[in-house]
Amino acid sequence: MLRRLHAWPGIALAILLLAVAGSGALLATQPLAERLVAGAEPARSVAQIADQASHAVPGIERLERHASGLLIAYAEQGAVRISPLDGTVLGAYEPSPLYRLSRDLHRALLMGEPGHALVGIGALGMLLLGVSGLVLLARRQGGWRKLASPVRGDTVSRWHNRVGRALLPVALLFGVSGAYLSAEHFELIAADQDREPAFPTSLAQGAAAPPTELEGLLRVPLGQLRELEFPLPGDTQGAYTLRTADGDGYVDPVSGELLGYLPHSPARRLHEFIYRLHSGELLGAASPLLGLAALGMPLLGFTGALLFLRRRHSPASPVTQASAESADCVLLVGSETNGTWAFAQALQAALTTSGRRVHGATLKQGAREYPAARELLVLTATYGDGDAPQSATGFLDRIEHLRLPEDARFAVLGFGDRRFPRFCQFAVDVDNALAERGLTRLLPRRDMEATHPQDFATWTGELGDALGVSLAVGDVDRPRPQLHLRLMERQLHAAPGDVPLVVLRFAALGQATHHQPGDLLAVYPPGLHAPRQYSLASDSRDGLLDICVRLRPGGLCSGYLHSLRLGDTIEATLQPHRAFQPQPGDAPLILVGAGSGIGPLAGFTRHNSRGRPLYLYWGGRIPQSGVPFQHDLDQALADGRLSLLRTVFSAGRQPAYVQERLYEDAAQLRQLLEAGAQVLVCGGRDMAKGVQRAFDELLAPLASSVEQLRTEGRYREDLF
Ligand SMILES: Cc1cc2nc3c(=O)[nH]c(=O)nc-3n(C[C@H](O)[C@H](O)[C@H](O)COP(=O)(O)O)c2cc1C
Repeated sequence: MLRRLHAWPGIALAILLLAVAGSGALLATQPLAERLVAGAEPARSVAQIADQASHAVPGIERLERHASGLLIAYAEQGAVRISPLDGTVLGAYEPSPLYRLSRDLHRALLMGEPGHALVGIGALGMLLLGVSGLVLLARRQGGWRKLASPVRGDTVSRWHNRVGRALLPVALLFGVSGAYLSAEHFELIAADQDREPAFPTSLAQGAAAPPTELEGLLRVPLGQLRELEFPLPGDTQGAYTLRTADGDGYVDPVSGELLGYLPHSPARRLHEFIYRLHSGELLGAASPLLGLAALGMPLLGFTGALLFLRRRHSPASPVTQASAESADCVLLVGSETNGTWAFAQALQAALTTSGRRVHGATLKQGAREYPAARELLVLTATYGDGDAPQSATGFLDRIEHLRLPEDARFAVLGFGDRRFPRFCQFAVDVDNALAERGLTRLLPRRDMEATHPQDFATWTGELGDALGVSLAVGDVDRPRPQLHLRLMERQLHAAPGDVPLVVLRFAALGQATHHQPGDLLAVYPPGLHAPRQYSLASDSRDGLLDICVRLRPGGLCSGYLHSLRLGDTIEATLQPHRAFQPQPGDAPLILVGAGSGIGPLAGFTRHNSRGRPLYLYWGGRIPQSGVPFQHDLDQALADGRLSLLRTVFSAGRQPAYVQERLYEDAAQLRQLLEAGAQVLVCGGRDMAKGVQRAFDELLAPLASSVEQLRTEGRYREDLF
C-alpha cells in the first residue's frame, strides 16, 4: 500500500516535478549571480546611499535592494544598478530574461493560475513522496536506526535509495515551503503582504533636508533596506516611503522623523522566512548547492520509473489474482531472490485453472484477514542462519493476528539448500506456528531444493489429491540473472592426483556491483534451471568478483566454470550472506578452511585494513598444486594484515588435516578465544566436523563450547 502511495504520485508528477526542479535549480543560482554583480556591501546607513544615489540618478523615484545586496535605482529614464560603496551608477539594470522565464515556469509552468495550482499540487506530492520514501527506506534497511547504514541491492535500487536518502531533507524543505507559498497565493493562508502603514496626517513645514540629515534614514543600516520611495521633487505633502526587513513606515523629509511605522506581523515574518528558505537566499553563497540537489531529481525520477516498471513485471504480480476478501485459496510466498516466486506462480496458474479463486502475496505484505479462505498455502525460502527471507520478515510475529475461517487448512512447502545447517528452518518455524495457532494441516510440511523441481511436482501431486483436483502445473520459469560477467583472470591449481581448483576473476559488464567477501555469487550455467552458489573472495572496492571453484566429479556448474576461457561471459546474481561475515570490532579472527573454502577467507584477509590479529589455517591435498591466493596472502603477511598462515596438505610428505594444526597451536588459540576471537570456517562438511571437535576440545578448559560461541555469533560456517 505504502509503496503504491510512493510510486503512483511519483509517476503522475514526474514531468511536473522535473520542470519545477529544473527551473528551481537555475533560480537557485540567482542569489549568487546577483551577489557577484552587487559586490561587497560596506556598513553604512540608508541615508548615505540615498543621498549619493539621488545625486547620481537625477529624478530618482525608488531605490530597491535585493536580499543579495543588489541595489537598483528607478527613475523615469529607466533602471540602473548602483554601487553600494559610493552610490555611483554601475550600468543599466536589465532583469535576465532567462531568470524571468525560469521564474514563470517554476511558479506556474507558464500557464497562469491553473499552473499555480498544479505547482501547489506538485509541492504536496513532493512532501508525500519524501515521507513515504523515508518510511519505505526505513523498512528496507530493517529499522529507523539503520537508516544511515549502507544501502544494499542492485544498482538501480541502490542509486534510487541513496540519492533519495541524500535528497530527503531538500525534498521536505521544498515540499513544505512550496506548499506554504502556494497556499498563500490562493489566500488559504494570510501573508499580510498588502498591509500598508497609514500615511501621516501632518508633516513638518519647511525646506526638505538632504537624506544625510534625516534621522529616520540615518538609523537604518543598508543591510535592512528593502525599498525606499523618494518624495516627488517640490511636493510639500510628500514623504519617503521606507520598507525594511522588519517593518514599513514614512520618513518626514523636513524633520527626518520616522512616522506611522508598522512592524511586520508574525504572518509576514513567517512569509519572509519561508520565501528566503525556498529561494535559497538564506544559504547565501551556498544557494547553488540547493540547485545541485534539485538536479538529483531527474536521477531519482529515472531510477524510480525503472523500479516501478520492473516491479510491475516481476513475478510478485501474478497473472490472475482474486482479492484477499473473496479468495478461497491463499498463497503466501517468502522469497529473497525470486526463485520461490517462480514456483508459486506456476502453482497459482494451475490452481486458478482448476477453479480456485487464488490470492497470492508475500508473507510480509499479506492481509490480516482472509474471510473466505479454505486453504492457506505457504511457499517459503530460508535465509541467513535459518531465518526468514526478506519478503517474509515479521510474519511469525503476525501469525496470531491472522484471521481465517475456523475450518481453513494449511500446507507449507519449504525451499532451501541442504548445505546450510538449518535446512528449510524458516519453513519449519512457519509450519509449527500455524499449527500452534490452531489451524489444521492439509498436508505435512515438505522441504525441497529449487535445484530439484521433481520434488515440486511430487508435492503439487499430493496437494491436488488433498484438494480433490488434478493440478496441471506448467514449467517453472528460471529466475532472471541480474549480472553479466566477463572472465578477466584465471589461475589454475592442479597437480597429478589432485582435484583441480581454479581462481576466477570476473568484471561486471555495464553495472557496478556491491558486495563483500563471503557474499555469494549465484552462477547460472546454460541449460541448468537453478544457479549454483560460490563464495566471493573480493570486495566491491577490488572492482572484480573473485571466486574459487573446485572441479566436482560430474558437477555441471563447476565443469562449466573450469572450462571458461579469458573473455568468456557468464550470467549470475549476487546474494548477500550476512550470516558469514566477521563481526565488527578489533577482536582477533581465526579463519579455518579447506580446498576452495579459502576464497572468502582470503577476501577477509585482503580487507583486514583495521589490522586486527588474523590467523589463517588452510588445508589442501597435494603441495604441488600450490595455495590459492598465495600472492595476496604473502603480501598480507608482509604488511601485518595476516598474523599467521598455516597450510597443511593431506597427501603431502607429512600428511595432515587442518584440525591437526589447530591442536598443535592449542595454547595460542585458547588465548585468542579468551580474548574474544571469532572463528569463521569455510569448506566441506567433514572438515567442518573435525574442526568443530578440535575447537570443542580447545574450549573445554575455558568452560565454553562451539555451541556457546555460535549463540554469541563468534562461530560461523559456510559449508558445502
Ligand atoms: C545467504 C544465503 C543464506 C541461506 N541460508 C539458508 C538456510 O539457512 N537454510 C536453508 O535451507 N537454505 C538457505 N539458503 C538457500 C535458499 O533458501 C534457497 O536457495 C532458496 O531456494 C532461495 O529462494 P529464493 O530465490 O526465493 O530466495 C540460503 C541462501 C543464501 C543465498
